[in-house]
Amino acid sequence: MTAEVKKETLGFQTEAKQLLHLMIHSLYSNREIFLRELISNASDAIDKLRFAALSDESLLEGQGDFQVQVDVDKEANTITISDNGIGMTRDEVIENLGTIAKSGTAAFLENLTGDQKKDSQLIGQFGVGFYSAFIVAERVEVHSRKAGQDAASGVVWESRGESEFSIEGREKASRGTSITLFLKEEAKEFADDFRVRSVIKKYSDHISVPVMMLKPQPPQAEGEEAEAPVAEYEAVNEATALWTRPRTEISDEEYKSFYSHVSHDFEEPLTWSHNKVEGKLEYTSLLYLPKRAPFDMWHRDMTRGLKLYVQRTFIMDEAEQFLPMYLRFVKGVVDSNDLPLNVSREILQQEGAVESMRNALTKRVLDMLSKLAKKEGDDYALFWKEFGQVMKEGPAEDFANKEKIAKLLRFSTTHTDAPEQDQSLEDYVSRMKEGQEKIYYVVAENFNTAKSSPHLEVFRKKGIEVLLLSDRVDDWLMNHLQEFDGKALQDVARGALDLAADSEEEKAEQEKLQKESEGLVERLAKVLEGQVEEVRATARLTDSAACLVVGEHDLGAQMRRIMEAAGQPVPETKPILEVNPNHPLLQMLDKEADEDRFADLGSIIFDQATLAEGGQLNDPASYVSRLNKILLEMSKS
Ligand SMILES: Nc1ncnc2c1ncn2[C@@H]1O[C@H](COP(=O)(O)OP(=O)(O)OP(=O)(O)O)[C@@H](O)[C@H]1O
Repeated sequence: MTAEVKKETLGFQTEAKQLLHLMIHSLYSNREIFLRELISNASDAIDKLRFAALSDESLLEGQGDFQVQVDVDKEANTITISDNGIGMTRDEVIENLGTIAKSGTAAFLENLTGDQKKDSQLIGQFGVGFYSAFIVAERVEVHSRKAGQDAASGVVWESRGESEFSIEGREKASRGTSITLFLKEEAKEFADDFRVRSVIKKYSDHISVPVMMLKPQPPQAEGEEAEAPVAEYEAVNEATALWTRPRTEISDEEYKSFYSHVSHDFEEPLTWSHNKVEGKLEYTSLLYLPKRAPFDMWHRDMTRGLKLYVQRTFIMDEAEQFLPMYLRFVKGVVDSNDLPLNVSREILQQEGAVESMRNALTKRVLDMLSKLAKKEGDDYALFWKEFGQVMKEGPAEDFANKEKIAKLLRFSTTHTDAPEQDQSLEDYVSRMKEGQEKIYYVVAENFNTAKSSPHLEVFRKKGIEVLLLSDRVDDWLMNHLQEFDGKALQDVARGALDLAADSEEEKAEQEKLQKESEGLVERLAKVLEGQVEEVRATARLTDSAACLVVGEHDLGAQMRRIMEAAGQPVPETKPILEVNPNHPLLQMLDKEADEDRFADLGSIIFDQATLAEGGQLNDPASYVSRLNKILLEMSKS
């Protein structure tokens, strides 16, 4: 035991140190949240013990009245938050309070700007947790003892929130954790009973365990003999799990503060949906949409999923099985009456009830989103900006809800020509031209390349709208979506152009064009042999000389670039070069008798078509020297 008793000083992990520093400086203006965080942790610790006791009742040590206790001491300028939850061993204390185990911490810290306002929002998404104690405390002492272990295994962790903490053994008779904050002079308001009560009411009403404070003593009437005060505690919060209460009795404020408990998000939620389901399956769900994407949304191991309760007993955090991947940003609680209390992650994967709940909850979220999309104001735009790219994964993952998800998608289109993705497919369909059967789109590396793609020229001329796609996931999305409202989605850079809207007259003109340019096309095909699949004359261009088209079943240019960048093998296919015989450059080319010059010009036109779609040249140096040669010849003549 002596090793345990000895006081030892250890350094914080670098990330923990950085975070501590940031926390103290950026959250000062909202410092009362430390109480919410510590009570939230205490309540989580109680939930964990309640769960562990299901299989080992002895952990309760005969004391099953769970509570959090808050004591203030004005004279000593301290506030103490104690719980009779699971507690921590010495190793756990070091692990939990000295390091930050969250995935993506380093990436998060790299994102910091030094701008206090922005950083405080970021840290809010990261989750402030235990360290928020240092916003108001100059010193923090944590006394903990793990449930089921003896009093002698108690341990004290202490720190000034600078670079190190100390740890030593100290007996603790009762299980759980007690955290004492030695308040900074300017934070002494948190040693005041009245102030602390109001903060608890504000943030912790919904916590399902009672938060107890000493009952205020009635004022002594004059002349009365002062009796020794009896220490009596009373619950300050409502102490019923919020989701078990009827919707009509819960205020928006309560919903919002419960959100910060389940999500550790500093900001308010965008919206929520609270439902009690009865019948074959019985469960309650309370689902929230956050306002901002979490910093780790693109990390493989981001924390996701709902808090799972079975008959009001907490079972686990991050139960991922209740929602698909593309809805990984949804936070909340699901409380089931059908699952066994001893349910584990493995069992969840096999339970039929879970599958049905997952389907129902997915629909619930999609409905919540359609409602949000129909609502006045820019909430949906805000949602789309943060989570649009994740929603675009939906049609591939969730075939059954493809049509529903498709309605929720938003795009940039030639209708607005603006980069904001704010047009729905329904909007597009309502604007379709008479006789137009397909929904057209162009995919490019970025918005500007998409917007000025040569492929759009004929569409612009005819006033046919085209979706402008430039997110990495777009090609993938279109491959899975394939159609909307019975209308096929057509990549304008793929296959032969067939605009059903063309008139007979136009068709005849195109045929004439083809005939007249046969010789030119043949000569070009010879020059570019091995580089292109085919050369053909096109009517899709008005201003540009040429463009590249991919075969009907070949990989799109954007998908090809993404796969190449990821080091994946890409099938060898060659593009089709389509030329505009009416363009002065091609007319000049047609008249060119010098075969060498023809070859140079032909190659330049092909290379330029590659550049215009955002592609890279195979041999840029040759392109430059050919172009320079021609420029010099021009200057001589
Ligand atoms: N009162 C407590 N009793 C038992 N363990 C606790 C207590 N407070 C904190 N811990 C442990 O310390 C860990 C770190 O706490 P901290 O509040 O910093 O992060 P968190 O709760 O995991 O997440 P967040 O930062 O999002 O709040 C917790 O995960 C928990 O294991």
